[in-house]
Amino acid sequence: MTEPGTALAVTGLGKRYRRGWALRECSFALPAGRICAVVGPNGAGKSTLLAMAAGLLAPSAGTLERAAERVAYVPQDRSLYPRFTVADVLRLGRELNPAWDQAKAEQVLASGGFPTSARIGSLSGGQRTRVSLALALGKRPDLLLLDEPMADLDPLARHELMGLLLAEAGEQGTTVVMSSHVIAELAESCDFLVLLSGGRVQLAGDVEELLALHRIVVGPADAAGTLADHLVVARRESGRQLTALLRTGAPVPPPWQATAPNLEELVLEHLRAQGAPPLLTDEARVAELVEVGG
Ligand SMILES: Nc1ncnc2c1ncn2[C@@H]1O[C@H](COP(=O)(O)OP(=O)(O)OP(=O)(O)O)[C@@H](O)[C@H]1O
Repeated sequence: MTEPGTALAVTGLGKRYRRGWALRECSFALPAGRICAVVGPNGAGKSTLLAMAAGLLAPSAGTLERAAERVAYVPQDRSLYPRFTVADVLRLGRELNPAWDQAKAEQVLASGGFPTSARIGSLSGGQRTRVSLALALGKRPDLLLLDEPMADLDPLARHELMGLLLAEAGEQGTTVVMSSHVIAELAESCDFLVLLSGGRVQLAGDVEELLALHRIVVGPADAAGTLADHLVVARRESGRQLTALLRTGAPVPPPWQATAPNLEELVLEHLRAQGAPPLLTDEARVAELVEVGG
């Protein structure tokens, strides 16, 4: 059982494929009702984590507990039967899900520009994504797992479907976990971040809290020694100028010009960094089990 208010509790989670570990010793908690971005480079283990959260892949180590009863999962390959028509997919959704919301599913499909008589195999990648999202939202899930949901959608469809998804999540209190490489897009929609790198959790927690724990500083490279009191996550020199991401809540005095990073800067610098210690905010830590003696 997860703690009350926790949607996902991941403890020491690992997944080993034949070639080695895809995920290793991952631990974090995701509070219910949050919109969580899962980011990381290719091969970091994002899809593996989502498939385990969906219950479709068994962990090789550790545990993943989820509170949700109704889970919807949109995998990266969308996994819809090509011979089915869109109407068949909706009918299956209705038959298999007691809480099925036909109006919601139809709303997602409405501006897709294809008839429900169309076969899945005849649809474009973006159109298939729309059908997958219609099926997922029609289930009225408590937990919605989306693997790169916007990757093959055109900009208008992204805007429309992301808006719909967020409105629905806000109304229903749905917890959403979505992987993506488009950080700028995630910044507008997500309030929780899990950054994976090399199969491990590098950052996890509330986005605003994580941003507030970091500073971007710009200054003369020959003053680098004065940054010694701070944890330097990543640094870049261009000519005589040094730009660095610091993990610090303390003010950084001149000659450094310090600003708060945005989500893209925070993620990019951590991906460049390789070797910064992992950081989890308090609410992203899995509650320790306290044994009551007796
Ligand atoms: N079915 C599988 N069999 C063997 N290895 C796998 C399998 N699925 C994933 N892997 C490996 O596990 C690692 C993590 O893959 P995963 O697909 O989870 O990464 P990802 O972060 O989603 O990547 P991307 O951003 O490219 O989608 C990779 O090294 C990949 O090669």
